[in-house]
Amino acid sequence: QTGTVAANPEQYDQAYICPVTIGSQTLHLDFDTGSSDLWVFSNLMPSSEVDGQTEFNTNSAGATKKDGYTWSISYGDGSGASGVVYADTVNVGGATATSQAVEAATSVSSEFTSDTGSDGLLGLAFSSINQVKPTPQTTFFDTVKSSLEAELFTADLQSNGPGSYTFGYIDSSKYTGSITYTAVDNSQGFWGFTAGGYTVGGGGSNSTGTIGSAIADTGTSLMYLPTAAVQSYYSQVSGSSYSSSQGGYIFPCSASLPSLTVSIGGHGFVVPGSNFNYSPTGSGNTCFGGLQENTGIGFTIFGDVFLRAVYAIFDETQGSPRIGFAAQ
Ligand SMILES: Cc1cc(CN)n(C)n1
Repeated sequence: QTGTVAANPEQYDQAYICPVTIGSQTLHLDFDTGSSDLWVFSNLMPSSEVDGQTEFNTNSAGATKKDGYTWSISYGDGSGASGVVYADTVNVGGATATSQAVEAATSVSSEFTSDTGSDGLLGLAFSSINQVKPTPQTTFFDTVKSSLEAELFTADLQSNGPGSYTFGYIDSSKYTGSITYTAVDNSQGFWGFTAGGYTVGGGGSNSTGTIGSAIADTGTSLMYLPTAAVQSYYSQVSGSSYSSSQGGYIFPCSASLPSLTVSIGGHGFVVPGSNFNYSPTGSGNTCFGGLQENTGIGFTIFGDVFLRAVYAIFDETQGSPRIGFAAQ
């Protein structure tokens, strides 16, 4: 089987939300290659924590409670959720898992309550970091992958308009040129890979260092690189500065933003300058940069700002996982 589902950006491309059918309900979930739990708003939550989201009905006929199973998760941005576990049929664009662990929230943090466009998350990292106790559950991809035409999924994220995820096949209309594959280190449960040198702006190679280990994370909005690369980038953005009040680099919204070329698997991938204007700060006609330092996080994240510039293939067809990137 295969699946194809639209990936709809929230405001400022903050996250990408996809329709998922669970039993007879359709919920809109944030697909996240940086985590491994499929969790949903549910009827078990206090109404004070729900602001229009669709709630998974744990009393529906097809939902089977997994007694004694619980989960609790926290994300890099400080948000979190917790609850209990059911099994139900989950269909993503035609790819169907007949018995998928559906983690029904009993409580969510305020970040999720106020994210009115999302009814929960669908994790696409490795099942080794699933947070269900006493027994970790498989991700949707792990549950269905043996039944897919090919054991892979792809992400085509667009700015300000629908992109798509596919399961089981590569859509050759979504990219140009060839796909460059590189090995994945999933020892931390992520789609980890090694990135090489970088060049700011089109003019020749002005990179002085290499980026190193990184993860591909569709659930993270921005691109977080080592300080040296970030400082090198903003040195080319007139009027830019680090704002402690905003918590990152900002610049005049009218600033001209250079592209950033990153070498992966020996191929240079160009992130256009426009990708680095993330959102207005709300003061002084300054804008918040889509490229920020990884110092607060501890590792480098190629989030949506990067992934919008490429077609990404998350591939387990070779036995060992690999990730592919192609220009689009
Ligand atoms: C909810 C959520 C997901 C992620 C990335 N994996 N973050 C940072 N926050």
